[in-house]
Amino acid sequence: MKYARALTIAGSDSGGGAGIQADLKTFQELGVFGMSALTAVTAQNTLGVHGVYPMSLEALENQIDAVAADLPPAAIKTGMLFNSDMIELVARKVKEYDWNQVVIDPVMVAKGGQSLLQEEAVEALIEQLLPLSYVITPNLPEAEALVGMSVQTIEDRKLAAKKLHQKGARHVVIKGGHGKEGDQVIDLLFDGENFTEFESQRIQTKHTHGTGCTYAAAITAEIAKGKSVKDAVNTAKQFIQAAIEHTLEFGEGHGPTNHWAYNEK
Ligand SMILES: Nc1ncnc2c1ncn2[C@@H]1O[C@H](COP(=O)(O)OP(=O)(O)OP(=O)(O)O)[C@@H](O)[C@H]1O
Ligand SMILES: Cc1ncc(CO)c(N)n1
Repeated sequence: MKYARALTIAGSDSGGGAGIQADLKTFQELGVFGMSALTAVTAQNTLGVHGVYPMSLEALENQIDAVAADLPPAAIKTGMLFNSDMIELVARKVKEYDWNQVVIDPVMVAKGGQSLLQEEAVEALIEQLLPLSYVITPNLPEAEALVGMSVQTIEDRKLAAKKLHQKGARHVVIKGGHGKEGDQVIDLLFDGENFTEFESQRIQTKHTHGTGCTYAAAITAEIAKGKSVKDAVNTAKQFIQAAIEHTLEFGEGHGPTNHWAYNEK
């Protein structure tokens, strides 16, 4: 097959920089056929989230079933899952279809601070979805919420990664975008045995809307193509670095990243 297929289960960002839109653009740029199951529609731009409109459970289930029945994906990504009922449904579907290349981006809050996951749902995420993940990609605040400890230093991150692995995640990538390393951004991969650090120059910009979605989507695309997790994270790191560096300067607030940049550089 010339093109692998990947499915994103996530929310729509009307502003086009995060969510389903970021995922599909990233899949396309990395040569993977993208498919989607929407959990919620958000009214969103670079200034913030202006409204959240969840889909019904029936609508979410029907989208997943339609894709699974006719277009089975090589890899799955989850983003905004909104509430515990949706998490339970997605976990049930992952088991039903025996999907084992599942990348979970445990989206909790948007850059502007608005909640994209109800607080009561964090437990469901830990109990039901995390054990089904091939890769989980928390940022630092998400890692703190998932393991219940402060996650700042590299040593904290290593301990948090071990705890998430113990809870059932096959690979853990702790993203360093919110870290305080000064000039560097360090993402940490743990595969259950070894740690690998992916380091890059921190770019001084406010245009980082959707970095997490784009990064996890790039990991998913590479896994769909049959790459190892380590190679997938390496490519994703280069993809996101290019996307942040070659800024688009769109909007009055936190603008989107440049999904073309990786292929144009
Ligand atoms: N200023 C920056 N310069 C370079 N790389 C960055 C910067 N900010 C984030 N990154 C990279 O972007 C990716 C996403 O990291 P981050 O921790 O920002 O995720 P996130 O908080 O989930 O993003 P978002 O909530 O905006 O979707 C990581 O690979 C991280 O290293
Ligand atoms: C729909 C959606 N998903 C994820 C994020 C996190 O960046 C966002 N801002 N919007």
